[in-house]
Amino acid sequence: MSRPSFRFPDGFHWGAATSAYQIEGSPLADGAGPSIWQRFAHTPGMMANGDTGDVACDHYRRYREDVQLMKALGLHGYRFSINWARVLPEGTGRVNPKGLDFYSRLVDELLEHGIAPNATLFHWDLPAALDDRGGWLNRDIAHWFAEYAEVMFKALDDRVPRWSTLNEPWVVTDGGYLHGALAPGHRSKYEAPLAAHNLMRASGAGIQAYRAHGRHEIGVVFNIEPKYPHSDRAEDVAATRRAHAYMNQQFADPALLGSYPPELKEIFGDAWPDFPADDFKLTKQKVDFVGINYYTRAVVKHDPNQYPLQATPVRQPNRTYTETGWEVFEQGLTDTLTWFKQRYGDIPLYITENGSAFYDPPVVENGVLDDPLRTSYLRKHLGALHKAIAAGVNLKGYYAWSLLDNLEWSLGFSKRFGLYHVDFATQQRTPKATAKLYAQVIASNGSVL
Ligand SMILES: OC[C@@H]1[C@@H](O)[C@H](O)[C@@H](O)c2nc(CNc3ccccc3)cn21
Repeated sequence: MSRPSFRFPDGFHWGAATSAYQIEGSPLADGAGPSIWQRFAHTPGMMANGDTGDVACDHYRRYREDVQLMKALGLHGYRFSINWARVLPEGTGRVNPKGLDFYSRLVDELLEHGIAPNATLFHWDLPAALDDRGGWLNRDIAHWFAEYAEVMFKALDDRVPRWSTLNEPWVVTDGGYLHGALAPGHRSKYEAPLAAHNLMRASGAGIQAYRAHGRHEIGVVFNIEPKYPHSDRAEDVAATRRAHAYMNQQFADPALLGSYPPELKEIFGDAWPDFPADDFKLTKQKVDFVGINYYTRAVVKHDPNQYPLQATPVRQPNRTYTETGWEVFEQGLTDTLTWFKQRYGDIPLYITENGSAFYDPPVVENGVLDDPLRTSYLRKHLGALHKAIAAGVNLKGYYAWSLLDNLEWSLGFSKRFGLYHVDFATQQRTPKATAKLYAQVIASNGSVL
């Protein structure tokens, strides 16, 4: 029987992704201001093993070397984020030319090697100076973000074909404002909805700024984790509906529909504000694409003790789980994409992150580190993409998370997602077997799968 062909559509865009605080290092170099992650990482007890982004992958200095790694993979594009506080040390007003110059040099290096830059304006590292003024809790941040976005568009839009306003606003509010596990470490059911709403107001203002100054494409990136009921009991089905609305609709709905799902008032109760109707004229803007970050699914059951969802995930028996505790469930990727099209229409989509952290025994053969579990994850999820495309999803590209092993936020350096292994003591990069497979996938546009 002939092997099924997994050839992807002509022109499919293959990339890899990173973010500033996770790889750059040198967070305060050349006039950069501190971000909330620089502050959070230096707060005792916040980071596993006391790890920080002070050095990380030293990408701020080694970016030319890392572009060579991208070239070796044959990447079409590279998704990176901009450290807002490098460019605007106080978050607004004074521009730091050396900070802007780093991103200009990175973009030029990418273009010199035929790699399309894909820039994310905000990947969680808010300037500390803005956090001191209320950060995402201050409605003025929509204007602060638009000012920053305009600075970046004027400086780089001649060379950056694709921009995203935000990366995963849900993680910022759930981790940074509700549960406190991520920067800025707040724990408030009243703050989380306000931060969420201002994130989407800011994203809308950034898109409006792009329409005034940009010439290419702009979108927004959401993490989507499909939710499946643990049983057909009404309480589990209702809990699943709440969990889905809270993670998967809370941000896409105001951006793409100009409203919130009713479940959010049900979830937050008196902590859910009555937002001004006019705000949705700002949150809802035409986007050129949406980025979806997919890693896993959740099987959900009712749990009256779990705040605010009254829902909890159920670990599945006889399934493979990654080092971050995420079930390998590629069907969820297909389901996510078909759901997104059904709810929001035929918007061009990119998978802007997909990957897995597994422990790899340090077995290096012929200069390659074997990582069979990560390779299996990639194969399965690219197959799931192919199913979604066959089902009519307008999928334009895929970015593997991540180019390099890097700082997995408060989990530190122990969770390794990279296509390239990084020895953080020596900064040596070593390709994993998954990198070699990905390069073949790119060269054959998926046919090798
Ligand atoms: O955890 C891996 C990556 C992370 O390194 C990226 O910076 C971030 O964009 C990212 N988002 C997810 C998926 N969303 C998520 C869900 C729960 C907790 C944390 C992240 C995974 N990842």
